Amino acid sequence: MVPNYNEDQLLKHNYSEDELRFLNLLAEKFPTVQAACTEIINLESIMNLPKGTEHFLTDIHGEYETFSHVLRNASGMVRKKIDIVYGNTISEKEKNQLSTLIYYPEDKLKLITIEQDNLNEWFAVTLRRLIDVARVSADKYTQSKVRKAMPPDFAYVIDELLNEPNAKKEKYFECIIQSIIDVDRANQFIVAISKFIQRLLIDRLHIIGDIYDRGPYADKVMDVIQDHYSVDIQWGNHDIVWMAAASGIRASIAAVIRLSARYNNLDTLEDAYGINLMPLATFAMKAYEGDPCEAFIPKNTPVENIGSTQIKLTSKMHKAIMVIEMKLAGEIIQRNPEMEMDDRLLLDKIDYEKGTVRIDGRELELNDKSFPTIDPNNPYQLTEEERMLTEKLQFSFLYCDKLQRHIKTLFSKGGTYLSYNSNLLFHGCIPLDETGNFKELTLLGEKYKGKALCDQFDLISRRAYFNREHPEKRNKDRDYMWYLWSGAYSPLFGKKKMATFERYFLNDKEAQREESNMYYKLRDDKDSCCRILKEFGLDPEVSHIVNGHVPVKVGKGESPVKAEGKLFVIDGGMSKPYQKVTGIAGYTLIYDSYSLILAEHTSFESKHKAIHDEVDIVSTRSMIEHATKRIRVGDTYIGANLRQQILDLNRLLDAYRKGVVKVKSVG
Ligand SMILES: O=P(O)(O)OC[C@H]1O[C@](O)(COP(=O)(O)O)[C@@H](O)[C@@H]1O
Ligand SMILES: [Mn+2]
Repeated sequence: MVPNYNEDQLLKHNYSEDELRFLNLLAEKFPTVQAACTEIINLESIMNLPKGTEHFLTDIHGEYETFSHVLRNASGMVRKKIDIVYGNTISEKEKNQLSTLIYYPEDKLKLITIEQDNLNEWFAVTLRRLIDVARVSADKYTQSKVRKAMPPDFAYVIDELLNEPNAKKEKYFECIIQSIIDVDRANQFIVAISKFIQRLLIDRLHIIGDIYDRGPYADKVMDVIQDHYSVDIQWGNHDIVWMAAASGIRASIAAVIRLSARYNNLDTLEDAYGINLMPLATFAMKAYEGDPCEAFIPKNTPVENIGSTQIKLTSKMHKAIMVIEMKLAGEIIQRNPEMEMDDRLLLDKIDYEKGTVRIDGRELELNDKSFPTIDPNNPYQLTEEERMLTEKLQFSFLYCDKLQRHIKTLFSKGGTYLSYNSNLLFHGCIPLDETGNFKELTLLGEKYKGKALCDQFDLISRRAYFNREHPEKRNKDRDYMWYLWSGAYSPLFGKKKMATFERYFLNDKEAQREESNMYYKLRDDKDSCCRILKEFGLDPEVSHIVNGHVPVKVGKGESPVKAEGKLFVIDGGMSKPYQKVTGIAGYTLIYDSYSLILAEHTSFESKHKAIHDEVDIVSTRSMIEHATKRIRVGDTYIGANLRQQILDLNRLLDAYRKGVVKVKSVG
């Protein structure tokens, strides 16, 4: 039977129900033809603006002060803008003071206000200079975007002052500046405009993993990331282990505590996160009484501190938690044979009488032969005390508010990888097999490789975390989240084994060797990188891969640029213990509207020196790639979204014209 439509219905018949619902919703926001047209014109104009500047950082490893400094000086871009504005017209000394003021406005102002003789005169000059630097920093963005970045208290004034100066406006500018000084708001203005400049110079921050471990203040780094206006994170193995710990996975909790003890950073857990380590301390003192735990003295302990009570206690806690970790990891490996991690089951390969271990057919002597909590007949069994201790720790991790907030940030702003503006970002690798093909893994009964494998690991981790209070529901998810820390085919790790046991208990270098995944051989090869880019839906002609994880041995002549410029490894050693490997103190990859630039940083001494002596990190910039024409927002990932919005608005206009969607009356 032919349905009996009236004219209205016939017109609507060309639209699906979903589409009509969507267009009516859109009409709520753009209720008239004029409103929709205005938005289209705005979006078109944004598409033609130069793209925002992206900064890529990696392997922060708790180095809060360096991280914070690099954000404040925008990896050297603040100084570059000052040079552009002033050239040789002001002295180096004045430039140093101005840049330090922009980096640390509150602290620097405290010093200057004490030292400066004629403060009002200094304010008048400085306010002008800050406005000049803000103006060049803002010049490529739309007014609306700049306004959104403005500190609300001074938005109107800054907006006025950012206008190009000319003879007519000169008097007006002078009046505004003078009145800021007269009403005693110069300090607040300086702080506000300095932060505004910092923000303008980093439009988007990408962190390619490993925020946690080794350094002392990962929690402070996370505070910054949590409140950042525009950041994404690609999880590193040192992040997922904390995420797994916060999901209550006991083997990961033990790993996190072990790593903190290894670098003498138990304070991060105790003071910053409020996790009570007293039960571990009491247990370790008793179980390892009389054991010097020499192999467990924290790294970088000055010789004179080795005998101190604190170091003795930390060493015992370190050994106690290491043994617990081995037992708990052993349980996971045994119940998941498909993980193929049997070579990490070493507690049953130890001859407890002789003090040796059998690895790869070789009998090796242990340099620590005391295992008071291990039953040789049942080496993976926790003692009753160990079991109770791990339960207490699990509770503390699960219900630590601050840690949970930080971990939620890693979930909401992060993932296993990200493709963004023609760049594919991931921390470690895309697992490959021996022949160089994508390695296929069976996860929860299904086979995955390449992009699908990364997606699946991402999903598994999210499920494990969000079911953390009901672990019984999703045991396998929890096991595979643990696997991401050190499993051979974890994209976040990418080595055949993590030789943790061997690094503590053996001196044999061969046994300690960790073989990298095939990816690390093929990352030098352009075709292999192009294949990976294609797998993730990116155009290999114009796209790049950005990785962290493996420190670049710059001192030995290694280049961070691989595969004829298709891949960048930007772990330059922000982590202090790794600076002797790299010879520098980190990289920032900067992607502005003209080019890809690699900034190589020298070591950062301290915030105190930066403020008092105006010592900046020296960043040597080198151009990696220069675009033939300036890159516009329209050419980017955001541009693709805007284009879609323009299409949607055109569909709305069409529907308005046909009368299918009624123009809403505007009051
Ligand atoms: O230097 P440490 O503390 O012994 O750590 C070495 C361990 O760290 C790892 O390199 C993993 O950490 P990264 O992700 O920072 O490389 C392991 O492969 C290795 O066993
Ligand atoms: Mn790593």
